[in-house]
Amino acid sequence: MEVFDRIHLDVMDYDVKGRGLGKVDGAVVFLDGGEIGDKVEVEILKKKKNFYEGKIIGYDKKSSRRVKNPCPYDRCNGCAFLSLERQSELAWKRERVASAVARIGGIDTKVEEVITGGDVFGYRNHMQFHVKGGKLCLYGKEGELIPIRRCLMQWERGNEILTALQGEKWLADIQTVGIRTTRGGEVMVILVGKKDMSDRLLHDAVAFAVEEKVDSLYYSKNKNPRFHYGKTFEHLYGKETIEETLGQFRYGVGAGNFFQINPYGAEAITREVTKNLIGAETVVELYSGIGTITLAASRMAGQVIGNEISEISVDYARQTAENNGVTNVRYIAGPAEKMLPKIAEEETIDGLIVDPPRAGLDPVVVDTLLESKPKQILYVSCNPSTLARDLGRLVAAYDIEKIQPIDMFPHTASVETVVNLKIK
Ligand SMILES: C[S@@+](CC[C@H](N)C(=O)[O-])C[C@H]1O[C@@H](n2cnc3c(N)ncnc32)[C@H](O)[C@@H]1O
Repeated sequence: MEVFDRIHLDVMDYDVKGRGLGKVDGAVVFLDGGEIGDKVEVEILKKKKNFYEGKIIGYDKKSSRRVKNPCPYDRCNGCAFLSLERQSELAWKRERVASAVARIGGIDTKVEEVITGGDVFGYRNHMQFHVKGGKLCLYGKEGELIPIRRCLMQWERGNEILTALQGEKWLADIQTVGIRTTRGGEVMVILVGKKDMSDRLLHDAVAFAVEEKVDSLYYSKNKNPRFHYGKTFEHLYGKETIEETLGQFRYGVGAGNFFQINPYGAEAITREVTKNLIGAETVVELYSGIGTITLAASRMAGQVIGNEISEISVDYARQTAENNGVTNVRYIAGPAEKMLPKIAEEETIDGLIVDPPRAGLDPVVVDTLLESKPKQILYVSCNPSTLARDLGRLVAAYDIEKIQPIDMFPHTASVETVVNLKIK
């Protein structure tokens, strides 16, 4: 088969981004969309050694799993699963975890039904929009910019500001606009431009913020197109931070802070961890970020030691613990692979929580765990493949008690998992 050939195939599965997959002559064809159960006509765009890439040009039969896409921006590349019934989305997410655990980890065990944290629309509290011709846009399926007046995934207060900003003339020198919201209805706007801010722009932006009751306004100068924001943030108007609560703890969210994008999902993960955490004297959390799980675990342990590579996140976590009157947590900045062996030498670790980035656990971390053998490990993962790889090693010393997938980002292909492991 060659490029530009047209073929008919069945969509059988999704790739990790939620795009359809089919097969021809035993080779996989990566598609630009489609739902499992669709019968489609495809034009081959690329031919590689072991696979093809194709574009759907017609439907011979549409899948019975399809629902009407509630989003008017069907070319937007933001959400993979808007035309798929929720049940099928959740079933696919569970199967994604189960097949990774079986295939990569070589483990035959039960995976629980996927749970969700809260609303499946309007859950995002932070979005960035690219500005083109004064219009705030998101990227389309072919890299084009699509003006958006309202995003179904963003909280309503954010959408009000998004709509109000559309077409404002003073946005001419702005390249990106960040909108952050809280469940209490506060909103922060972060304007990003390549140059220092002019007095004129400052004047117009502040006038907008006053008019639209924006709680906090920032400017960030950024010349690097790889990042949404620059390294520094200039506070222009209103409060310096907006306030969010996760569980029983309050967080001040600043322009440059990392903060969980779906607080309902973050609470669901934290609940799953604390529900399964056996009360202990010393709990260590590796990859602790801004300390959302660490703080919740502090209620169940004599002391909690959080370890995180980012000094900024560690400073923020320390400040948040202090603001919330939590005195039994301490944070150690540095790479987990260097810090865990030191912590394990100094402390008897009863319980260990890990929430690593997509790459999963460093092999040194796994080696140290297999040697120091904490009684319990709670593994929070955002990548089923690396989770499965690490579980494949940890089962040498641990039994898997529970694998709980959590739908942190409904309508996207991503799935979080919390695994409870107990020493054999
Ligand atoms: C999935 S996030 C964890 C978020 C965290 N649960 C929170 O509430 O903020 C992964 C974290 O691992 C950190 N990280 C990445 N590499 C690391 C390493 N080698 N050692 C320690 N932390 C690391 C990242 O900076 C990030 O904060």
